[in-house]
Amino acid sequence: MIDCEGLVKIYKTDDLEVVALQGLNLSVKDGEMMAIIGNSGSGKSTLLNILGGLDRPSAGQVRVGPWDLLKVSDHDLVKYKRETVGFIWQNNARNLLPYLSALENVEMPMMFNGKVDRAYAKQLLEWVGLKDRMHNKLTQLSGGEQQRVAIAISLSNRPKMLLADEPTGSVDSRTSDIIMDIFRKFNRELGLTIVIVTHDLSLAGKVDRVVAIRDGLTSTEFIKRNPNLDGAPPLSGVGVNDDVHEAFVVVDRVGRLQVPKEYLKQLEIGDKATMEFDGDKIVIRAPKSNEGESA
Ligand SMILES: Nc1ncnc2c1ncn2[C@@H]1O[C@H](COP(=O)(O)OP(=O)(O)OP(=O)(O)O)[C@@H](O)[C@H]1O
Repeated sequence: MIDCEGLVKIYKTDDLEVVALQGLNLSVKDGEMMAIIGNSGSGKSTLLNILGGLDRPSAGQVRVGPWDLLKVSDHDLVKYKRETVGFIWQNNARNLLPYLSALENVEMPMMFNGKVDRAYAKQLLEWVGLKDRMHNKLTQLSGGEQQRVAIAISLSNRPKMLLADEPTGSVDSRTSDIIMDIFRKFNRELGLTIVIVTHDLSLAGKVDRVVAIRDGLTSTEFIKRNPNLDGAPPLSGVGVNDDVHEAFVVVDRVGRLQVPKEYLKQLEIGDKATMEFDGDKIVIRAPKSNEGESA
């Protein structure tokens, strides 16, 4: 479904260039539900905005289904956004119309697309658990319920892919669980491909695969040992739970991999290291000359 190779995004301001993505590789299969994690500023939102057609890549390859997002015309990009992508943000309430009912809010984008399908709008609200609240005005719904309306809206144009940027960022943990269960239902029953960007490691147990981004590059992948096991225990500490996920370092197509900065720091490795292959493993060490320096 998604194939990014060597994806680069450079933001240029008057006197500054920020390289937000530095040649990122990422593949997401059709029907996969995965999360992208990373520290603030690592490039997660930039990636999601490019995948959603809200921002243009600077270089590299980025394909979603049959669409080439580097080459697509502005006119076709509008079509892409309408037909392929559903988007959810942390604060969706700002995009909802408070004086309309939940149902009217879901029908609004359908109206812009020229065809209101009331039965489907009701079905969506039922799927997100708001069957009994669909005629309530938005102001009468809680923040978590409004977020569920936003999820229904994001699916109103029957997209193939759902992109969610911190979808549980402003709700409590119970609502966060409800939202993740709704995503899982849509993923299983509609075959929707779902990409979730988050800081929140506790979401990781609820997805099949977690890709960590560091400095605009994919660095590590965590793949669920048993994809049928949802609701795994929350992740402890800063790491992803080893019982639930197996961790892999990402090796790109030309054989490059990213060594975590903490490891390099601990071994006092600067811009060079030695590498040895001893038959069944590869050992990376600080160069011998470093030993003299630190002695
Ligand atoms: N419109 C912009 N103009 C200039 N620089 C930008 C712009 N958008 C993002 N950046 C920079 O690009 C880098 C990546 O930002 P991005 O928002 O993608 O990170 P993030 O991982 O989503 O962070 P957060 O978790 O804080 O939202 C940052 O250094 C950011 O300052």
